[in-house]
Amino acid sequence: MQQIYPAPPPHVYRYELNKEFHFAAAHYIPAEAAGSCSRVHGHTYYCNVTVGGDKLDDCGFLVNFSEVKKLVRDRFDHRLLNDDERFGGGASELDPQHFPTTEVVARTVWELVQEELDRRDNGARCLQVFLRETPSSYVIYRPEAQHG
Ligand SMILES: Nc1nc2c(c(=O)[nH]1)N=C([C@H](O)[C@H](O)COP(=O)(O)OP(=O)(O)OP(=O)(O)O)CN2
Ligand SMILES: [Zn+2]
Repeated sequence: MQQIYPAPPPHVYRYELNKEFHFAAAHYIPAEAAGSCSRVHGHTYYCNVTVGGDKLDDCGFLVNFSEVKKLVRDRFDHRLLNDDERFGGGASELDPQHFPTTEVVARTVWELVQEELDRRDNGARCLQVFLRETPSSYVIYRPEAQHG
């Protein structure tokens, strides 16, 4: 799916990279109030990850596009998201902050990408994750501004 994504908040990084990819996954929301979403069902998620930075690596990359994609797809594609430890690993007593809703999946993609960027030394930062769950529903996750 090709689409125009909302811009991240204004920033002063010289480079801004965007990587789009998709993955197919099943999930359920373990709350009665979620109605039919509490039953196992699947989506093709469309994701756009935005990374900013000033310093390129030895390949001339801010971060390799394909590594961003692999990081998320290899973990979630053709899986039941609820089985992933980030979403409680199938535990029965769960905190809604870890239910695999679009909001939480978007935040989790941000966490995975930022953790990988933090292992590198060029100071790149994940500025935004756009995650489309259905043709009519998507979430944008943006980290809090860094101070100091
Ligand atoms: N804030 C959220 N609301 C809902 C979520 C969610 O993750 N965050 N998830 C669901 C369901 O899991 C469902 O997959 C998506 O719901 P919805 O957009 O209602 O799906 P439809 O395709 O049926 O939408 P229509 O536009 O009404 O056809 C529900 N809510
Ligand atoms: Zn769903």
